Amino acid sequence: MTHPQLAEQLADGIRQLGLDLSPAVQQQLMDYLALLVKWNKVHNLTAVRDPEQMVTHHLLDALAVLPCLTTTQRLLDVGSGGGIPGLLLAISRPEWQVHLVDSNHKKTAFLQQAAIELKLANVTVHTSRVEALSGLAFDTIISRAFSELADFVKLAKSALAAGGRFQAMKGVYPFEEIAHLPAGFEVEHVQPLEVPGLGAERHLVTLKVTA
Ligand SMILES: C[S@@+](CC[C@H](N)C(=O)[O-])C[C@H]1O[C@@H](n2cnc3c(N)ncnc32)[C@H](O)[C@@H]1O
Repeated sequence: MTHPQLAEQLADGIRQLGLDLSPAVQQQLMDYLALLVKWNKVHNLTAVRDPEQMVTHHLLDALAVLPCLTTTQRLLDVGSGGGIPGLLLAISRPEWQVHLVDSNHKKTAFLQQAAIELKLANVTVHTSRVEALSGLAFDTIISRAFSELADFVKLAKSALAAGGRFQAMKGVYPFEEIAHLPAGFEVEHVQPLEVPGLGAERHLVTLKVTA
C-alpha cells in the first residue's frame, strides 16, 4: 500500500469508529506510523511488520477505546512498548496529560524520540517497572498486552488516584482473568469493541478499587 492509501485506510477506520479527529491529528497519526515502521526495522518494537496491519492492529485498535475512556486529565499507559495505546491517545487528546511507562530501555528510547519528533508536549516517558513508580497519581491507568488483570491491578495500584479506574484492553471476554482478580478490586464494566478491519474480538475492561 502507498502512503495515501494507508492514510485513506486510517481515515476510513476513524470514520467507522465515529471519531472526530482533525486532519492535523490524522497527519500526526500517520507520522507515528512512519516512525514505528522505521524503528521497528532495528528495534523489534512489534511483531506486526506490515504497515497496513499496523493501521488495524495498532492504530485503530488503540483509537477504538477513546469513547470509553474514563479519564479527563491524567492517564498512565503501563507497558507501553511501541506506544500502544498511550502515544496514540496522547496524539488524539492533546488536552490530556499522558504518561508512558516501560521497563525496557529500547522501547522508552523510541517513545521519547517519537514524543519529540511528533512534538507531543503532553507526553511523559518513564523507564521503570510500573511497581517502582512513586509520587504519581493517575485517574486512569490503561494497558494492552501487559499482563493478566490480577497482575495489572496489583502492580499499578500505587499509581492510581483515589476514585480512579484501571482499563485493560483485552481480546476475547476474559472470564478466567476476572475470576482470578484479587480481593479489593472489582470489574465495573466490560465493553465489547468493534475495530474496523481487524476481524477479531476486543473488550475494554474497566476496574475499580473497592478496599
Ligand atoms: C507485550 S508488550 C505490549 C506493548 C504494547 N502495550 C502493545 O500493546 O503493543 C509488554 C510491555 O510491557 C513491558 N513491561 C513488562 N513488565 C513491566 C513492568 N513491570 N513495568 C513496566 N513495563 C513492563 C515490556 O517491556 C513490554 O514492552
